Amino acid sequence: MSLSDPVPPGRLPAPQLVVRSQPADGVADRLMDHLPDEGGLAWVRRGDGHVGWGVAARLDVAGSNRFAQAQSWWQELVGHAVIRDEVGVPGSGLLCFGSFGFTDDDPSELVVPEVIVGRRGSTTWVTTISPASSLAAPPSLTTHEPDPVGLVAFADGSRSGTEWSGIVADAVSRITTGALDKVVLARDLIALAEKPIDLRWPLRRLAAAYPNCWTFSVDGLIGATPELLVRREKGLITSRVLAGTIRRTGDDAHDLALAASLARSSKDLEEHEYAVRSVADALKPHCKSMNVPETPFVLHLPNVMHLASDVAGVAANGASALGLAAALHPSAAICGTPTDTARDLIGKIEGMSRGRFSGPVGWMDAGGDGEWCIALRCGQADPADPTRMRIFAGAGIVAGSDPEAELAETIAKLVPMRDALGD
Ligand SMILES: C=C(O[C@H]1C=CC=C(C(=O)O)[C@@H]1O)C(=O)O
Repeated sequence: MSLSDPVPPGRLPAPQLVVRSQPADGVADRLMDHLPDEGGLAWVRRGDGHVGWGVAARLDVAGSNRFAQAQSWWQELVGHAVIRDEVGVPGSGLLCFGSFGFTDDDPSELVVPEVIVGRRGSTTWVTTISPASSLAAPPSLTTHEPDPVGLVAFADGSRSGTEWSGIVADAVSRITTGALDKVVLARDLIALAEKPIDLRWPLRRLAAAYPNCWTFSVDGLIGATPELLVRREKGLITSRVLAGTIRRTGDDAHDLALAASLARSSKDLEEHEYAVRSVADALKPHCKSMNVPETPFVLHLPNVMHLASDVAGVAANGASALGLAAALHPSAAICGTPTDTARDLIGKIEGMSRGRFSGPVGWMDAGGDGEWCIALRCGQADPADPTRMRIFAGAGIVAGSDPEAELAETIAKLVPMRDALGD
């Protein structure tokens, strides 16, 4: 799919927008400090990124052609927009935030905010986006303090830990019989807060504790993910593939020894290889040349370490960042190998709806450049009860998996959201 593909029938109309990006002083060190109490959008890594609020345009979409529909809607919106970008860096000008469901049936959306505040290195800017009929002036930038969420309790979600281990054991026996090579199984917990959860509270803590992750907020889905599904920037395509995990202990010397054992673990290397292969195969048709590392490195995060491979390529066609994300989803880092068998097995035995967890989350600009990560280490606010949030974690299961060790791995992967909510 590219920006020049025809618009499929059934697309939703996109409004005509006027967009202006201007350099701005007074942007806070923490972009998220500008977020208002509701409806904030965020994409921040190492202090750079953009936050937005208000809704200038929005697409809600589901179904097997959701990526194509979203692409067409965006293409039409871009085609009608009048854009004056006085900043000219990735992220300035017109952009949308988006989040896609793991399955075809889960809800997906693109949101174009009314205001975006951005930073890239020493460049800071504000973008205003308004209907052609009512031009908006740049807002005066204010900062806000989030409200603490009070005490938080965590309860089993769709399955208890013991039940989930049983599901993993079932998956291992299916893998052993040769039905499939790998499946990624997830579980959820329910966070119950004393007060309504001000999403800026966990967001700020995630960004501070996990600066090397992408901290995001899109329509009630918040998290800090370490996995870049795809970035397209000026003809360069990159992806950070993660699979294979070990918990950190907090003792640096011990963690270094654990990192070395992770790098040698045949179970984790196998799990990782499936994920790298799925990404390389999906990107190949879109790249003129590609670099796929032969050996992963160990990515150190505060709670876990992962086997990681940075895949890079030169774009061979006009496929947008979203088009590439569509080609990559669901990668074997969150689904399995073979893809269809793993996806069917997840639907059959996982016992919960993932919603937008493990789907692509990110942003895209008017030229189709952008970043889409995999929504991991995240939580979904409950629209019916603001004191509740579902938090998620999964683990890649291969023939050598031990159900208890996989359960422990999910516990470690839940730490960022638990800590951010104040556990
Ligand atoms: C499915 C998750 O992690 C994926 C990404 C990195 C490592 C993974 C693993 O080692 O199993 C998973 O493939 C999750 O964090 O919920």
